[in-house]
Amino acid sequence: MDKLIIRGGNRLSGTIPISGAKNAALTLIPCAILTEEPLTLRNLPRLADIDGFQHLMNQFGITTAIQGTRPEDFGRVMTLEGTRITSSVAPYDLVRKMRASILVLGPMLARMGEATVSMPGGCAIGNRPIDLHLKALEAFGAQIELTQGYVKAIAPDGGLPGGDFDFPVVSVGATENALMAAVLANGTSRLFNAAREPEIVDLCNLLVAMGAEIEGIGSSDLTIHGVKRLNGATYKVMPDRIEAGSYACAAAITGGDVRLEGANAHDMSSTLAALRAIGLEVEEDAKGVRVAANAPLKPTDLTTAPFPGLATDMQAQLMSLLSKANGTSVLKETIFENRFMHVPELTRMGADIATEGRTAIVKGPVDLTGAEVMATDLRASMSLIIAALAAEGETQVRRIYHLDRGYERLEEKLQLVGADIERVGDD
Ligand SMILES: CC(=O)N[C@H]1[C@@H](OP(=O)(O)OP(=O)(O)OC[C@H]2O[C@@H](n3ccc(=O)[nH]c3=O)[C@H](O)[C@@H]2O)O[C@H](CO)[C@@H](O)[C@@H]1O
Ligand SMILES: C=C(OP(=O)(O)O)C(=O)O
Repeated sequence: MDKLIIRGGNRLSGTIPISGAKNAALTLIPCAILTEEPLTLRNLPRLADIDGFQHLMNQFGITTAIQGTRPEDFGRVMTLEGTRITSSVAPYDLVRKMRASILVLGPMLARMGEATVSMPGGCAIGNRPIDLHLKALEAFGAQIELTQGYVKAIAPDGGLPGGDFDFPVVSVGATENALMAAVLANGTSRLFNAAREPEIVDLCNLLVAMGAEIEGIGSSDLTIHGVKRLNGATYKVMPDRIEAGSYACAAAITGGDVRLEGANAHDMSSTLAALRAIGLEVEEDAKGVRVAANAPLKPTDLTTAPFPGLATDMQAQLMSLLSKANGTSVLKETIFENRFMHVPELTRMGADIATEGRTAIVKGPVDLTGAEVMATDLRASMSLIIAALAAEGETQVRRIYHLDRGYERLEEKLQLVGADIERVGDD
């Protein structure tokens, strides 16, 4: 298995191109199930999760063709064509590697009147139940059965009637599943307290381009008028706001100055507000965002929350950065119950962090030192890399398959701005 070796101390400066968003791509791809016509997605990131989803689509009988397979290409174009769906089953083997596979449940139910999807397990960041996905589909008229580790959803003869659902907790995935089911329902559906993350807006925009009728896009109350059929479309995946935020933290911890080419400042406004509070200079324009560390880092209290609040997917990276701030910061994680897995590893690198339930107290500034560390989940892995970039000496990060789920060509992008980082085969 590969590992990353990082020798800290280099100041990052220059331009990093921002890729298409993993979390948008993972909900745009299953939209191919909703139409017999070709769906072409541009700016897809080159990630293990996208490859996994491609296999899942192929398993349903959806053909996929990819352009941009040369190693030097950032972003790819994938055309998916589901003229005929030959299977409505998502087997355990494909689902277990990728939680987002549950997102095929809604569109498959809408197109085929039935869907059988293996239940995704828990993962390092928490339990991650799917009850709200199922309750929303039930509210639209589906019958749900749980058997032998699989969810089986069946629509009444003649298709889903549609209905109303009020989310007791904001859920990105359940909102996406519900939207993809409702667009082909016989009647009108309404979602209250829906997630309004930029990735949901991206999904709505694609569905509208395919002929769906959705009101309230960008708000937490959505009204979906079901249509008889959807057409194909060509659509560009939005930029990855979490990738951009991660590289901003990486530059900041080295006292650097980077331009995040293609980043969308509006989508990452809570992260940019946090970076400004920490004392960074942030400039936004139509083509990207520039982040520069020209002053000592200030301690800052941060709390994660559904959009427009601070993304939980940025918590670990900001924690590494705050270990270099002049004073004590308090970070509260309100979305996932177990998202401090990076703390013990950061502590091994010299960070002074204490956790109590969902709160972490970060005392800075500390002198970080290189160490052998283990990545536990995607963003935890990135937080270790960020710390390593500012650490004295060499850090080895193992289990980097987590990073390959979410960061397209990570080491190349960091090398572009002067980081000393390389991927080597593990011994
Ligand atoms: C592929 C993708 O887009 N992943 C993102 C998505 O994950 P995902 O869609 O899995 O996260 P959710 O928004 O659903 O989870 C939010 C909270 O709701 C709870 N919950 C969720 C569903 C459910 O049926 N029941 C329930 O109780 C979860 O345990 C969690 O506490 O949003 C998260 C929150 O912004 C991000 O961290 C993930 O990167
Ligand atoms: C938790 C994340 O992703 P996923 O939902 O795919 O596990 C993430 O992107 O940080």
